[in-house]
Amino acid sequence: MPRIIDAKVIVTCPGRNFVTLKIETEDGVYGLGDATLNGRELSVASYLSDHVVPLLIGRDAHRIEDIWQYLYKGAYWRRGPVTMSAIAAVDTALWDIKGKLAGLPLYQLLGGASRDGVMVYGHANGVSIEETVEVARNYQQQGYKAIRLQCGVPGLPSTYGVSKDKMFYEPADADLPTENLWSTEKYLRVVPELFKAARAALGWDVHLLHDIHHRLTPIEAGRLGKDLEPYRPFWLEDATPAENQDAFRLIRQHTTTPLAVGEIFNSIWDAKHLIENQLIDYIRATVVHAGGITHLRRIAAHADLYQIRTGCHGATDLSPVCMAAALHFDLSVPNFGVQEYMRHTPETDAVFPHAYSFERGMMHPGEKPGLGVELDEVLAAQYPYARAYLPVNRLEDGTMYNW
Ligand SMILES: O=C(O)C(=O)C[C@H](O)[C@H](O)CO
Ligand SMILES: [Mg+2]
Repeated sequence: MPRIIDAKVIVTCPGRNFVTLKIETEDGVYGLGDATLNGRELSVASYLSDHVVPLLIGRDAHRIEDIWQYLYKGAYWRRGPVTMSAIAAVDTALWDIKGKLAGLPLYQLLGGASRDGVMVYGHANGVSIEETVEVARNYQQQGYKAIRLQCGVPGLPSTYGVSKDKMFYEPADADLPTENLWSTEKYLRVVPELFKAARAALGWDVHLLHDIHHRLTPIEAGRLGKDLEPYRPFWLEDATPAENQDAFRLIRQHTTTPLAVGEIFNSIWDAKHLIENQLIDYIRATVVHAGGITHLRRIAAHADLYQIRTGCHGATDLSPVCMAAALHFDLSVPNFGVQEYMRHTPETDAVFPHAYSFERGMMHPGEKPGLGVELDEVLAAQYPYARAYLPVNRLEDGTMYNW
């Protein structure tokens, strides 16, 4: 059996922080798993190195399911982003090892390809509607078949999803959290105008998406969904905070615009009610924050029973290790919908050389055994951890709000 002889946590900051678990077996094969939790990175690094690594030494790396159950049930304290990101890192690294030992790319172990490639969506953003549409046109020219639109809100100095750099959006932007201002009224005025202008400029042969980022009440989201119906959005994401899963019922009662949710979900229990009641159309849970490939497959299989498709989170704070794992999952899962793709910076790509590729709006994980991602540890060591937080949000009267 491939006995685990070592595991270590590597924290590196090639432009942003990443936490990676590397598991080594006695026959010299190693696997990588992403454990990055934006703004709370070191908590997962500690969970892994202080509490999980000692439990791995001597185990059979082939027993992925048993190790998953051991870490989940054995901790007694279940779920939550820190625990589930740590379990995900172990799970991903073990799948990487299994693929390398089999000499097969991971997607082959997951049942083989269900499609030729993975449709991804890129992020078009700008301070104004005009700028956003211009950037979207550029994405369309690069062959993107799906584009997320986010624009500045007149009267608000900054907002979620709008950055100076059009390819490498990084939300964790400061040593301490920056404070943003929010006005629902101003926002609700601009988004339908953005979609109207985008359809006029880009036509109908491209999917258009939008992320509300948890900022509306259910009835406000219902209104926005209805206002956007003429422009046929692919989805509205994170319309309202999802702790109360029934909130989505109210949105559904008012609009046929498809709903996506789940980038902050950690387990099937966060999504169960939404799925079984068909309150959403796309589930955004992804490998690193939802318990790894093993658990994400379980969520997707449950969603498939209700014709709900996947739409994995893929922001820049998910490392190339997670991106590769997501692409193997996407290529194989029957109920795939779309994959988010935000390009990493050249510094990040140099630290994590990878086999996955992008061509005309489609991605493929490549044919290297396992995940097809490496970690250049010498280069990684040149980028020490740098504290960075996600912003916070306040209403114009100073009330703390959802970011
Ligand atoms: O990519 C998205 O849809 C996001 O909402 C990005 C998140 O804000 C980001 O990953 C938080 O770390
Ligand atoms: Mg989002």
